[in-house]
Amino acid sequence: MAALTASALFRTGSFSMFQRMKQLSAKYAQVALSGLPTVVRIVEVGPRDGLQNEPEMVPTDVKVEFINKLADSGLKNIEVTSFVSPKWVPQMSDHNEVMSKLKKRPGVRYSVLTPNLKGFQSAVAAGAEEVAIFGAASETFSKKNINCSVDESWERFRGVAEAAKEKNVLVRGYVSCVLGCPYEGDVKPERVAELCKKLLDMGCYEISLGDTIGVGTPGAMKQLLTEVSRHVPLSKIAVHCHDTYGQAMANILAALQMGVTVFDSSAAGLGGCPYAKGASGNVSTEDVVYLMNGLAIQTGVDLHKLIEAGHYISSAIGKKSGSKVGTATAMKCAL
Ligand SMILES: CC(C)(COP(=O)([O-])OP(=O)([O-])OC[C@H]1O[C@@H](n2cnc3c(N)ncnc32)[C@H](O)[C@@H]1OP(=O)([O-])[O-])[C@@H](O)C(=O)NCCC(=O)NCCSC(=O)C[C@@](C)(O)CC(=O)[O-]
Repeated sequence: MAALTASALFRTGSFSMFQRMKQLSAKYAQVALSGLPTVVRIVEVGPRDGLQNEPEMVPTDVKVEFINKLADSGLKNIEVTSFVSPKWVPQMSDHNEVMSKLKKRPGVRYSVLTPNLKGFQSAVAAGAEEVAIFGAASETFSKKNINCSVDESWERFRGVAEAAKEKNVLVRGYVSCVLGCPYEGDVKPERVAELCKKLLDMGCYEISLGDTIGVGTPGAMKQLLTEVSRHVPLSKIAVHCHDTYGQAMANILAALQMGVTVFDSSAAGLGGCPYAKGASGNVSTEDVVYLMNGLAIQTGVDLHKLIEAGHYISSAIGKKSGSKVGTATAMKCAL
C-alpha cells in the first residue's frame, strides 16, 4: 500500500514526498521482515526460457534488441539462447546469429544452455563464456526434455563440465521439476538435494532449482531448501519459479527468508519449457524487482527501464505482458 502511494506521489511530481514514503516503506518492511538479505542477484532468462516456446520464429534482431534493453536496465546475468538441437527447439536455432550480433557490455554475463559436448563446443566457438547444463529430478521429464535418462545425462554433463574447466568457461547447473513433475507427480526433496550435490561436485558454480510447472507452495519450498541445505550451502543455490499456479512470488519470499539470494525470472513473465506439459511463464522480472524494491533489497536494476524492455518484447511478439507490474504501469495505475 505504502509503495503504491509513493508511486502515485512520484507521478504527480512530489519527489521529496516520494523519497520519504520510500524510506518509510523500506523501514516498515525491514521491521516486519527482518533477517532478509540486503542484496540479491537476478538471472534474467527471458531471451531463452521466455522465448524458447514461442511458436512463431522471433526475428534475431528483436531478440538482440531485447537483450540489449535488459542489459540497459542494469541486469548483469542474462541467459541469451540455447545450443540445443534445432529440431527439438526451433526457436533457439539462431543461437550463432544471436551471439554474433550481441554487443557485449562489460560486467554483464551472457550465458547459454548446452545439453551436451556438441552444444558446448558450438557455444564456445560462438563466444560463450558461461554455459548452463540442465538436468532433472524426474526420469520421465529427463527423457522427454533431453532424450536420455538422468544417469545418462550425468555422463553428458560431466563431459561439458570437464571441457568447460579446461577452457575457463563458467558452468551453471539446473535441476528441473524440483517441486513436482508433470509426468510423475511428487518429487522427493532428498532426490533434488542429491542432484544438487552432484552438480556442485562436477564444478557448477551455482545450482538453479526449477519449479518447472509452478506447482510449489511456500511450505514445500521451505522443506526443499531445508533438505538441500544439508548437502549444499544455500549461497550456491538459485530459485527458478514458474507462476503457473500463482505461487511464484510467495515461493520467492519463502526462499528469501531461508537465505537464498539468487532468483531467475523472465521479463514480461514470458516462458515455459516446451517439454513440460502444462508449463506456463516464468515469474516476471518486473514483479520480482518491485518486490525487492519494496523490501529495500538491492537488485541493481532500474525498474522503469526493465518495464520498457518487457513492453518491447510483448509488443514485438504480439502478446499481453505476463507481468503484473508491467500491466499496471501500462494502465497507468501505479508507479
Ligand atoms: C539433448 C538433445 C540434443 C538430444 O537429442 P537427441 O536426438 O537424443 O540427440 P542425438 O545426439 O541423438 O543427435 C540427434 C541430432 O541432434 C543433433 N544434436 C545433438 N546435440 C545437439 C546440439 N547440442 N546442438 C545442435 N544439434 C545437436 C545431432 O547432431 C543430430 O543431428 P542429425 O544427425 O539428426 O542432423 C535434444 O534432446 C535437445 O536438444 N533437447 C533440448 C531441449 C530443451 O532445450 N528444452 C528446454 C530447455 S530446459 C528448460 O526449459 C527447463 C529450465 C532449464 O528452464 C529449468 C526449469 O524451468 O525447470
